[in-house]
Amino acid sequence: MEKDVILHVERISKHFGGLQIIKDVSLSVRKGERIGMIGPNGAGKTTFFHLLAGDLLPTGGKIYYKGREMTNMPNFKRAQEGIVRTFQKNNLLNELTVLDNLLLVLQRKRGMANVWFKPRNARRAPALFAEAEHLLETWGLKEIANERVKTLSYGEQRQVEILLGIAMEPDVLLLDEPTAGMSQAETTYIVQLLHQLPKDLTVMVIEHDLDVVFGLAERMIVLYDGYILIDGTPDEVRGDERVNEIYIGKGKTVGAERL
Ligand SMILES: Nc1ncnc2c1ncn2[C@@H]1O[C@H](COP(=O)(O)OP(=O)(O)OP(=O)(O)O)[C@@H](O)[C@H]1O
Repeated sequence: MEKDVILHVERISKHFGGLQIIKDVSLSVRKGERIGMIGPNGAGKTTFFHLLAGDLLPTGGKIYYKGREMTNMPNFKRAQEGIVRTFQKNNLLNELTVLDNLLLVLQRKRGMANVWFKPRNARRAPALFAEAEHLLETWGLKEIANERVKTLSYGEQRQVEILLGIAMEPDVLLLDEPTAGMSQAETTYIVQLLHQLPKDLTVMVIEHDLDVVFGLAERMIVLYDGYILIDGTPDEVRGDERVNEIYIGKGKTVGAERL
């Protein structure tokens, strides 16, 4: 395995009953890479992220992280080790404020797991609050810090969810359709946010908005029917006849529209 490879997937497969959804996928990801994953609905993209994050275990194959096998490591352990994902749907505590959601993540990161369900108060944990405020300021969400999550717009909730992912200080961040259901302004915010992420953070993003994903990724993977159709530069993917067939076959053009 090459030295700067952070994640290595070897002939991984996933069956649901008799259906093979992921078919012998192999992949090496280098530290700091920005990878876009596209493909038609049902191609297996989210399932593939479930396998990387440990939310599902593969039927066959192996996954290595930082040179160590972690094929069967549970999801919470992978998150602790630095593989963090966001979901297509919000995964926040809706009754709590943005600040409290963030405090809980920071508590967990610092190993304060015994009180994970109850945010600490500022007097007892000033360093925790300082970190939360710094994050909210840096990522432009200070104004909504004291709003309950359930009162936020869908787009704002997705922004908060990404902030919580960043707060975990991951080494690998898996983003599943970060701009889905967002307004143009919210999409622009997310794109700016993703451009500001630390350069050594490895980011994989599933995204149906091709303008967004081609703008972010330096490497593109097209998943089709459970296997990798092409893994190359954005230009290679744009120019690939098979990819264009899949997209044009649906009346769309690669690089210009949503899938
Ligand atoms: N738990 C499950 N049991 C059975 N089939 C499943 C399960 N999870 C996913 N599938 C099937 O696996 C296929 C791939 O689903 P997946 O969500 O990974 O695709 P996707 O590429 O992310 O699609 P989309 O772009 O629509 O989100 C689909 O046909 C889906 O119905």
